Amino acid sequence: MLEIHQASKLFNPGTPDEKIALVGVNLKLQPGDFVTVIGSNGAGKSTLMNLISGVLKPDIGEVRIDGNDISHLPEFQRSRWIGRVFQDPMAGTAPTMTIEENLAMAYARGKRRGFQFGVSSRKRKLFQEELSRLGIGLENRLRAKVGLLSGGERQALSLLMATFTRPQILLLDEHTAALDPARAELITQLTERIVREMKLTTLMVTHNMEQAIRLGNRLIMMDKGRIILDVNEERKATLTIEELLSEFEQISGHKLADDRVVLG
Ligand SMILES: Nc1ncnc2c1ncn2[C@@H]1O[C@H](COP(=O)(O)OP(=O)(O)OP(=O)(O)O)[C@@H](O)[C@H]1O
Repeated sequence: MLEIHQASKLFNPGTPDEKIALVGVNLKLQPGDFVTVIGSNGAGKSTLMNLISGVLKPDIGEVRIDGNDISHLPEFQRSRWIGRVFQDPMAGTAPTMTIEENLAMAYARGKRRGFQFGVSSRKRKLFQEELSRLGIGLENRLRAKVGLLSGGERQALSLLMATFTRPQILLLDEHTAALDPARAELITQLTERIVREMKLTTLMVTHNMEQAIRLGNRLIMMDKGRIILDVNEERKATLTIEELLSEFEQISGHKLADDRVVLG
């Protein structure tokens, strides 16, 4: 499955703006792992996601999927294995295209050349079935422009699009953070269900400590470019937010400085 081996990333090296983003990070995910990722501001969480998805390349180190080194493959070539949902509901979908056109695009991802982008009636039926599983009525709005959907609806669609082709890895980048609490909870529930039903290997960055503990089977904590704590399922089952924060403080030597932290 996913393996990150000794990955380091420095921005603006040798300049006054030099920033250490990742330092010798090692991470190995087992198939079906659902790992939540927390950390202080600038800890390297987004950089880690960007390294996996191919937005960034490590200075040194490797990213492997199923044993293959993909560190130097561009983002578009990794998209057949990797699905990603961003914080911004605008980021994952094309607003001027309809729901079915967006789904056709997601469906075509990773398919062989010559695949038709068009929406046949067979595909439309498939899209309707998939959309109805979200339970928010989008199956009746296939020809609506995505730009007209609410933030929550767009995130639900982004989630469906990111998981349509059963990616090897699903990256969730604070994907509920921009939503109001009710919509965030809906997307969280959909996420849990999709990840469980499809047995997706998932990495989810969150600022919500309660969510970080409740979701998934493993939790990692980052600080200053390093993974400083890796909590397994057994420990996570009884972990409290207070214990998590105090553990952070003990290991890092400072309080969790996360200006967007939500305690739950
Ligand atoms: N494109 C970039 N150019 C320069 N520095 C960058 C860039 N991207 C990230 N950094 C720096 O690298 C470090 C890690 O940033 P990163 O965004 O990965 O952290 P993060 O854990 O996602 O933080 P946050 O929770 O605040 O979003 C920070 O010091 C950040 O300022």
